[in-house]
Amino acid sequence: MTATPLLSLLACFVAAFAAYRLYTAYKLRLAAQQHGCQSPTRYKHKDPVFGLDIFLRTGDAITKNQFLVEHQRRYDTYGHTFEALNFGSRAIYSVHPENIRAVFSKNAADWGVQPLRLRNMSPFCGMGFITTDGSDWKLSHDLLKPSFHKSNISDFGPLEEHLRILLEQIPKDGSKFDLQPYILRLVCLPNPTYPPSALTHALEYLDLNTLFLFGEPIGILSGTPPSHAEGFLDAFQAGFNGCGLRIALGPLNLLMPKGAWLKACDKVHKFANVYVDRAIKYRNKISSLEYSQDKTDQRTLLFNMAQKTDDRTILRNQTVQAMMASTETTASLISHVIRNLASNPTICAHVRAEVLALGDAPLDFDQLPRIKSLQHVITETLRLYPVFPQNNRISLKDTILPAGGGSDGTAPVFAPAGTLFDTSFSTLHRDPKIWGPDANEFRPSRWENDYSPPPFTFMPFGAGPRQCLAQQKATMETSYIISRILQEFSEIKSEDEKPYQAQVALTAKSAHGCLVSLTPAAGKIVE
Ligand code: HEM
Repeated sequence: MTATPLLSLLACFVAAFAAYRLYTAYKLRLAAQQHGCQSPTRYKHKDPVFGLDIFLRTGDAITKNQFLVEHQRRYDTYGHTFEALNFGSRAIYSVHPENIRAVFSKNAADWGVQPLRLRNMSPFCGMGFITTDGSDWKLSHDLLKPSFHKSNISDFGPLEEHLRILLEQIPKDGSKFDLQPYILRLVCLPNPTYPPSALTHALEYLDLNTLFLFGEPIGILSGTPPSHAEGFLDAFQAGFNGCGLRIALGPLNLLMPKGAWLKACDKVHKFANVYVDRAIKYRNKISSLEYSQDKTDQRTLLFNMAQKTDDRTILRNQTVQAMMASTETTASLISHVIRNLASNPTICAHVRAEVLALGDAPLDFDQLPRIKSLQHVITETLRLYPVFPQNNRISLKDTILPAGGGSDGTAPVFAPAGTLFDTSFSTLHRDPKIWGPDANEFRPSRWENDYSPPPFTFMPFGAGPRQCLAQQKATMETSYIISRILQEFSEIKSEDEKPYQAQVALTAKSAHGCLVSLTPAAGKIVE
């Protein structure tokens, strides 16, 4: 292209952008008149046109494990609600509970994720509960929901089997080691970048995840992974990371090469299709009369979905998205709980005493919630270290946020279609106005006497229609694993001398792991 057409194209782009900005400003003024809306405090950009400075600052904070600190700093500077530019469009950042209520619950239909996610993630995981809104989202939600029924998630047998492998592998001579990679391997898809020692049995851990998703452990029973699983872990991670990067880069992702990413997506599809085809075959073999959630081979997420559809693409997309939702989520929670117990010996001893008081009988689904001190530790961990520390939505139509406008932040704020709403659960969960002067302290006793915080101030599993379907599964598995570790070890000692830092990708985990040393209890299996 020669210089003149290029300049004309640029001029057209600038003119269109200026017109868009004028139109938005006009709509904002009109709404202010009609609904008493006012603008929130403005972020002081160095780049007042596209706001690329905030994008670069965020990127820098992520690489330095300072993402959560950076967000906290912005809210400390600008207050609970402020507006900023997101690649030239308007974004509203807010941790005001009334705004969170409006976006995630009361006016949830006005807000969505599809414009943010579908185009950027589609080659990896297509349309599903993570990438769509409205009736497409509802279809996915209804397909998935039955799999999280109590009858599907209350058998701890497979978890115990895998936990025993973990207990056999970890050092038990009181030496310092990082427990986090072991936990990540236990309950989720392991990341191929973890240390080789933690990956020796990667496919064993994949077993536990695939057991819930596909109904088939791949690798551990046969000892050798089937050929379709080869290279899958790397492909899954590359595909998943590619989605995150494309979303983070916004319109700039058009400059990103796609070849390797698309190849990784293809590998993941081939892997998932093997299980999808099996589920469809099995579904066709049994009559609906024989279908029962109590039968082990019919209890899986994929088989449950195959009861309702035999569309291969739908089944594959939902399965890949379920794998994404379960990657590093429960594991991050367990690892943070152990870190907190290790750094608080008195609390740890108290929880251990309550666990041991239950005796030697196997722990079951109804008994675990009754270990109150453990539940308080888990809840307090989710408050201070939310697995998803940040979330966002985009307005699908012109709508109003109830708070954050004007000099005192109490006026409503107009959010025209296309406004990004971004919130930080980690900031919300540490707000001294909500949690008191010790908001930053780990104090599980704050949850005693069935304490319940004000609505929309505690959001570890989200809220409203898109709230996590696996909340019970995740908290029960965490309760089980922690209780078993406390049965097996009389002391969990923290060996971490550095202050906590969160490593944030989609989820947050401890940047320097979970450094502990363990003292085995007398007469236990790990001896
Ligand atoms: C401690 C572990 C977990 C935490 C803290 C967590 C948190 C969340 C949050 C915050 C959301 C809402 C997302 C949004 O509003 O945009 C969500 C949704 C969801 N999570 Fe989880 N999650 C966890 C584990 C899991 C696991 C293991 C699965 C298993 C597949 C899972 C499946 C889902 C599903 C299906 C949804 C979407 C529900 C819908 O849109 O209908 N989660 N989760």
